Amino acid sequence: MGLKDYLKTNYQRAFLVLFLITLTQATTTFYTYLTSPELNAISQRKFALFIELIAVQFVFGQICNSSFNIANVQNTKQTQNLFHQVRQNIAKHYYQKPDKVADMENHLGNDLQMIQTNYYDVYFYFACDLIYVILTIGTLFTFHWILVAYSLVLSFFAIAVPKLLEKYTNKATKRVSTKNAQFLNLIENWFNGLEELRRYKNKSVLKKKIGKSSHLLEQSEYQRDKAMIYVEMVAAIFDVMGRVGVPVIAGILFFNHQVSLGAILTAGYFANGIFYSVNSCVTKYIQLKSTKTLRDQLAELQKVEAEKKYDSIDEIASIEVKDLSVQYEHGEKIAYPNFVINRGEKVLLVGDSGTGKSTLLKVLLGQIKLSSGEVIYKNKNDELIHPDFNQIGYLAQDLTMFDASILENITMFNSKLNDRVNYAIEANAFIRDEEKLKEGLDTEIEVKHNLLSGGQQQKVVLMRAMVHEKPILYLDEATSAIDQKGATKILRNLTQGKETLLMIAHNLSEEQRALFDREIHLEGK
Ligand SMILES: Nc1ncnc2c1ncn2[C@@H]1O[C@H](COP(=O)(O)OP(=O)(O)OP(=O)(O)O)[C@@H](O)[C@H]1O
Repeated sequence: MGLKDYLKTNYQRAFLVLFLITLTQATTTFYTYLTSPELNAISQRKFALFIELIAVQFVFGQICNSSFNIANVQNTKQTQNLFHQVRQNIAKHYYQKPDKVADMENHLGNDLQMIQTNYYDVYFYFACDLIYVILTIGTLFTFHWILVAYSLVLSFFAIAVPKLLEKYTNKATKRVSTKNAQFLNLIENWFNGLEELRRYKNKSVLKKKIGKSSHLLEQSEYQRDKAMIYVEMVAAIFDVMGRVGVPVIAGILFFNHQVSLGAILTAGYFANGIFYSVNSCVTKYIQLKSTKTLRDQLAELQKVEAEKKYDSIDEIASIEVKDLSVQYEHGEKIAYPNFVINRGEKVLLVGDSGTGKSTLLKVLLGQIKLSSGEVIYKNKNDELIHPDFNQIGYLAQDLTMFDASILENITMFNSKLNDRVNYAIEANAFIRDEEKLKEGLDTEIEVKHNLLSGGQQQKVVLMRAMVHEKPILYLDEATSAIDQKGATKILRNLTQGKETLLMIAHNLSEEQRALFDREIHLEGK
């Protein structure tokens, strides 16, 4: 993420901003330059000429004001357009590669804000200052080359020395972002368990954890500001040398009859302008560079991976698990028996708690790395295939519902599937639930208000899988909160369909178990 992206957002607008900045600084330079002939006109008692020069100065002052304000507005428009694009790209990235919500919030909020204030806003003023320095040094030529040479030498030092400190400030900025992300993660983790903390009266633990992380964030902000101030102090030394030096040299040249009286004053103005701008350019340059790590990180996040080519899940004829074992980072190794599930089979996966049933479904979906063995998907010709696991129907224990109507939650916003919903309602014993809802299927669910009970939510998610006619379903305790009668009806429907079914369930009745073709038992160690 950088200047190139800014330009690419809208080339015409970017060049308009650059043109307006140049116009602003050219008129400012000319405005200041006029002070010299004005002073000469006064010393030569040419009053009419003096008034004419003042009038010209007035007009240029107005042009400078207007062009600067227009440039500023256009620059904001350009930056906001760019950020709109960046937000969309980052959201797309997290859609492809889901990760912690707090990290995404940090990138979309804090990091973008930081890049706006410390990069794009700064770039605008950096360009203003840089153009001003170039134009002013050029104008000093009209007085005497020695003034230019002196300004250039000092400008060189003002730029070169603080550049050496760049690494130091870059690191400090990155530290602020890391601490901020850690702080947000900590808040998310601890506030997710707020109910439990209240239940066990753990207020002080929460306070201590948040306090500690907040203190680290505060320290990193302080260190970053300190690093910036040191850089500014170094740049300021050259600033003072320049401001004082140029009028002194102009004075010497005047006494040697090499410049006019007006030139001493105007060169003084220019010296102030140049060194103020060089100082400000250097500080801004460091500020710009300090965002590099962060900008690179956001650029990386915006890279949308090329869509991989997968085989259709309709082709899956068998799923085989061979010599499989999984090892969580801080857990025991889970070993699985070998088995094959053929297309259309209805398999019940059972075993005591913690034997690895949910883990197995995640492995089959490619969400967890294997420690050993393999999971083999084959087509009807017994050839290896690579299906798109995202397309497999999967009902995890944590159900995902959206703030939308029940109908939209079933069809996942695809109105073409509305025709299939009535059948799914009947098959999933949802008729009586629907009757109880004021607006039936059009009732809006607000996830955080738990409008639907646990069992009703399971039915909605089962209906979702059914209307989408998924050929393979992995269900993780998908009927655990539904009453026995309803669950039996649902299981009967599920086991009579033609899809391949692998379902984890505890406490099924004999009648319910008998609906499946067979069972796979996990024994644990
Ligand atoms: N993300 C994880 N990190 C570390 N260990 C994990 C993780 N998820 C599961 N485990 C461990 O792996 C083992 C198997 O867990 P899993 O949830 O697959 O069992 P399960 O048979 O589905 O249990 P249950 O019937 O209680 O849902 C457990 O010991 C669990 O603590």
